[in-house]
Amino acid sequence: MAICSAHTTTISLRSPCTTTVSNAAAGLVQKQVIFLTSINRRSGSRRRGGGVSRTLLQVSCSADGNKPVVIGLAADSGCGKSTFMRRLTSVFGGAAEPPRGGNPDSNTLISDTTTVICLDDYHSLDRTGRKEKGVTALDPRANNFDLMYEQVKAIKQGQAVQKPIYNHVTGLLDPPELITPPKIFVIEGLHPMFDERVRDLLDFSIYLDISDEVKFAWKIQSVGTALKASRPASKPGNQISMHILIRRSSTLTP
Ligand SMILES: Nc1ncnc2c1ncn2[C@@H]1O[C@H](COP(=O)(O)OP(=O)(O)OP(=O)(O)O)[C@@H](O)[C@H]1O
Ligand SMILES: O=C(CO)[C@H](O)[C@H](O)COP(=O)(O)O
Repeated sequence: MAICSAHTTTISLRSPCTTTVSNAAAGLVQKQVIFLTSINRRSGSRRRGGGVSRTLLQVSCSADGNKPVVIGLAADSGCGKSTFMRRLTSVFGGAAEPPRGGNPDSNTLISDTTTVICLDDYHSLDRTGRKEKGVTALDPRANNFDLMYEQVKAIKQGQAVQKPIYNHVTGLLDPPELITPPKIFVIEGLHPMFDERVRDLLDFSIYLDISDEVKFAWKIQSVGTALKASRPASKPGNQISMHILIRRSSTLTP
């Protein structure tokens, strides 16, 4: 059994509080990792006794043993998976970067604790192949779920794998890259939950449920940003909120 919770709480620095996350109600004994980050905010006037308050984001993950925790992040193309993962990995610790010295078109991000792989790398058909067969990348027939399952299972068991790379620049499948087991392993893409065998390996599942209206706005914005690459586009910030469904999985045996 694995449990994940994430919440924010605003505290005054003058009266710090301790938040305890307990799973006692569920009657579980587990190892638990708690990640904390803080954002300083100025609240009210200093003269009126206001000052700096701190918003703590607490993310608590637990699973059994020393095996990597496996998180599945699903969303349609352009729905903010990469953006969300960059923010989440920074909460988990350290900036996420592509593998050093590897393929410059790698889709993988690695930070101190976390490795994020993109499930586009398990496309079984390249761009031309999909065109010839008349299927999109969303079609299960365009994806190699057997290999996805074998490799996610191997990582979870602490074994390194040679994962293929789908090159979004060329539309071809590139030679594989080495992925070693991290503390937290994230698989993000169109179908982390489609195949039952892969789904059963997930400790936590996240679905970014983005309305069509927002999705199209982001897509237009990202295409516009790419077109204006020579002129930095202004970031819209976080005005648009994401509706995130976090499902608790019970796939690990206690
Ligand atoms: N929370 C957000 N608020 C505003 N814009 C966002 C947010 N999340 C993502 N975007 C914008 O939406 C666009 C797509 O985001 P992103 O590249 O993270 O999606 P993706 O799901 O990883 O895409 P793909 O499937 O094509 O790899 C980008 O322009 C990004 O800046
Ligand atoms: O992002 C995607 C899915 O997550 C792409 O739609 C899919 O991988 C095909 O890529 P491309 O259009 O570069 O051939």
